[in-house]
Amino acid sequence: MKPADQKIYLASKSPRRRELLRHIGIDFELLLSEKEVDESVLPGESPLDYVARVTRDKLNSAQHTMILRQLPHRPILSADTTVVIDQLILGKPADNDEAVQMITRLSGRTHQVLTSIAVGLTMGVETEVWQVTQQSDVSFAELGTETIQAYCNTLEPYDKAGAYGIQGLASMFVSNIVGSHSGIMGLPLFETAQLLQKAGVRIL
Ligand SMILES: Cc1cn([C@H]2C[C@H](O)[C@@H](COP(=O)(O)OP(=O)(O)OP(=O)(O)O)O2)c(=O)[nH]c1=O
Repeated sequence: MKPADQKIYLASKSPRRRELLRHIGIDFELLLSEKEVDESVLPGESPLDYVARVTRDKLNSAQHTMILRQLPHRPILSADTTVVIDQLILGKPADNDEAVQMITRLSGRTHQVLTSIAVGLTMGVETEVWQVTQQSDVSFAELGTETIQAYCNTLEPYDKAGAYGIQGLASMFVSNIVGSHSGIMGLPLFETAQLLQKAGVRIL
């Protein structure tokens, strides 16, 4: 594989997104904004609208930082991942109790993982944005309370939407997936490559 001939900015502090982006040979630099995006759900907002809006806010915030710091203009990639079950949006658990509640809810059932990605390209005063939201269905086996507690006593749930990581110990809870493994981990690579190519980034 030839390396991409154009560097991009990755507007994400997620180590998984970094690792995944490397899989498709993208040359990138991290662009972290000083200002955290407000990830609270607005009243009446659907999960799809929520994940798309937060992704757009992350992109806007990174664009603002690029302009403010007078950095060279490059395509910027942002993403947001959320887990949805019973119409509820599960973000990152705040503590052990919340992690246990989340995994208990997921046990023995199928839930959705939504990952929205956005690529923005600023040229002069114009910014073009390409965005897509990828959905996967993930089925968990029935889990005993001891297993749930033991899992929540590890560090794995705490920086992840829905309190689990499919790339780690929780892989043994997942009986089936329909969708994108990389999407569940936080960056759907098929869709990411498509958007980056639309923004003029050469990948192969
Ligand atoms: C469901 C699931 C989520 N996750 C992670 C991916 C994301 O890092 C995290 C969801 O949180 P996000 O808010 O999407 O991302 P983040 O806060 O980690 O990073 P940033 O906002 O700076 O881009 O959950 C996994 O690693 N494995 C999984 O199986």
